[in-house]
Amino acid sequence: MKSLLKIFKSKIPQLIIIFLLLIVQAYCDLALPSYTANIVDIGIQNADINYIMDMGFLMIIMVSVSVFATIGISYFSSRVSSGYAKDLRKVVYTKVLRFSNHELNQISRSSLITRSTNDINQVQNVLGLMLMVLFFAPILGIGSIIKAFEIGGNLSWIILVTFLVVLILLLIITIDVLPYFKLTQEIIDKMNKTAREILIGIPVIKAFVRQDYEQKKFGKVNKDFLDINLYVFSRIFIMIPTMTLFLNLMIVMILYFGAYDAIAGNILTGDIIAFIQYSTQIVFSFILLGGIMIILPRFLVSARRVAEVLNMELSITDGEITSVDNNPTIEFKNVGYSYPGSEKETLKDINFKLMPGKTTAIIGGTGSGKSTILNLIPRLQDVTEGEILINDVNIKNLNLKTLRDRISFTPQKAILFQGTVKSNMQTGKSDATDEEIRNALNMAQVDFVDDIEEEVSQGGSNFSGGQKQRLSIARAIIGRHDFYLFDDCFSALDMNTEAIVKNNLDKIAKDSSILFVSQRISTIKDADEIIVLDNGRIIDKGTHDDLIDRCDVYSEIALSQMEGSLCHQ
Ligand SMILES: Nc1ncnc2c1ncn2[C@@H]1O[C@H](COP(=O)(O)OP(=O)(O)OP(=O)(O)O)[C@@H](O)[C@H]1O
Repeated sequence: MKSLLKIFKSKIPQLIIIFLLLIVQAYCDLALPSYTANIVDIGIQNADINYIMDMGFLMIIMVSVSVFATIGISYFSSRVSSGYAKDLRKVVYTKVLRFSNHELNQISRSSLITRSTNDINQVQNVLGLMLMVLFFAPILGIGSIIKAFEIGGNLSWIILVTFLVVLILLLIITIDVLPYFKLTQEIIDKMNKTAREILIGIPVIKAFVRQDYEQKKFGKVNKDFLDINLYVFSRIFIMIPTMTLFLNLMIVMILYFGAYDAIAGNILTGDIIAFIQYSTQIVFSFILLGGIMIILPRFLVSARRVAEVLNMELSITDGEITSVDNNPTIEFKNVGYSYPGSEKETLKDINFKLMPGKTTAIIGGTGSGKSTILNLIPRLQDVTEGEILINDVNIKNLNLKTLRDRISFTPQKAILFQGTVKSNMQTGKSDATDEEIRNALNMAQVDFVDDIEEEVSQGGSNFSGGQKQRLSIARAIIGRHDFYLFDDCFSALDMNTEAIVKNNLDKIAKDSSILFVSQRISTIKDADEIIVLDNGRIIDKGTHDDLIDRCDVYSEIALSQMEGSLCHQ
């Protein structure tokens, strides 16, 4: 929670203004019943119209000041709460961008969406209410108690009884609904997760005619959410008429017992009216506080969930070294890797070196660990055994920006961002000129884009899989890097296009290291070194011809893909 309070610091000046306005508002509200009493007991009693007019005028001023104070309080409260939510979203977003796959898996992606939207909204809404009520209710309540006890000594027990009843009622409701707030947020997580899965899987759901099944799956989570909300809100809404009932009973009791006191000459009629007004304000302030007591746990649940994101320890931390010599090498030394929570060693004893001007390729069966090797280089995840060195410096000691600036990484799944072709190309090189963009598009054989300002929909959904691959290759080659890593991203290119793209790549990256991951022999056969991976272990290394001759796994893959004559080219 400390992390949340730290962000709140900048709001303290506005908080002071709210506090001052609340005092003004409470002062005015506390003064009004005394004026009413004076009008009744002095003005009407003495038939003094001027006195009544003076009091009335004072009351108008007090009400006006109170109204302006209330407007000010609402304005500043919403400014503080929405400003705080904006700051919170920014900090959460910045933190999430530093997450590795490990953290992303720990707090699921759908939960992160709920936390940065719904949970922060809860914090904003409740904070806004709290700012208006948390200081105001005690000031008004305590002030009214003092005033009420001053004027209606004998009747004060009625306030005490009503207060106790209201308190017990509030406690019962709060204790009853408390456990459901955490559950509500968890169900929203689940609903996001289910909706996300369904939306991504729409084509498969339709193709397999699974609409009914998926509808039922979503319907169940939706129903759970409805049930919890119905339960919580029915309890909260029971509170309002019940409180009103007790408030009215209190007024009846004050009038009943007050009438006896007035006849006995112990209290004036105006004071009974003022006493009723103060008692109403006391109960009203407790109802306000009670309301906050009920929604506070919801605020705390959401705040804790947001704080969890902010306090999450990053598994990948920055190193201090900010420079790397030119023409660097990357060396894997006895590298091993196991995914968090998995007992299986995904990679074991991986040793190889990427050299400037050389092309290396990794081939292996599905799930053999090819992508995992690539992810280790830009430190999307860290080795669990051994080390990766850039020019003999462990990459963990390098500043992340320094390391990642040296690398061009194209993941297996082509990812494009909403915007234009140009803005997507500038993700690869922020200051890329139109000329450079067109050049990169040509090199990657992007012949389907006429204008670099052409729109790219969210996730690149207005391009085909193969088109997205070409665009992501263009993005990878637009900037100059020491290492080009391609994770099976040539798979949708036909042989001819692939050959042209690779030829272009050789030209622009002649002094760099290129690493291809592929299942296709045609993509890797010209590499200077081919690494054959099987079940997370390197089983052989060499050129295409070497491996064809001596490596059974490699030659089997090659034979299954190529004609015999092509294998020995
Ligand atoms: N996030 C993860 N958590 C746990 N295990 C994982 C995770 N990602 C991958 N794995 C496991 O690690 C192994 C290697 O996966 P990886 O994606 O590196 O294989 P690959 O050789 O690139 O496969 P493909 O050719 O299908 O892309 C697989 O057995 C997979 O089940």
